[in-house]
Amino acid sequence: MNQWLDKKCKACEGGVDPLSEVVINDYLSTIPGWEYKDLRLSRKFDFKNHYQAISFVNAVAWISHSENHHPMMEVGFRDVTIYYWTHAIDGISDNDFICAAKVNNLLT
Ligand SMILES: C[C@H](O)[C@H](O)[C@H]1CNC2=NC(N)=NC(=O)C2=N1
Repeated sequence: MNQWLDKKCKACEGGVDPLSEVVINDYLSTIPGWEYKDLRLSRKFDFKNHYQAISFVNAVAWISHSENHHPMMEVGFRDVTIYYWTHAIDGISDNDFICAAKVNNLLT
């Protein structure tokens, strides 16, 4: 069982340190397909058609609603790129890994 899937995001009002790059890079193996670039966790997802891409966006929106933690999403013709970072600390927190793992879990 992935270490993040049974966790819930914690409300983040700032005042905590972002994860260090060492920890982020260590944790990356727990969210296959994701990368850490430009201070964001990101992954591009490709689909058969636009309808499937939008359905995926809606599934991610449900995770955002459930966790009160929101990504930026770029939607193309048949692809969606998701970016997570914790706005309140302008960096990466466990919340970002929890949501990235739950997004990956949509595809299993
Ligand atoms: C109080 C609650 O934690 C904030 O409103 C949430 C909402 N969604 C959020 N999403 C992201 N990505 N970062 C945040 O800091 C954040 N804060």
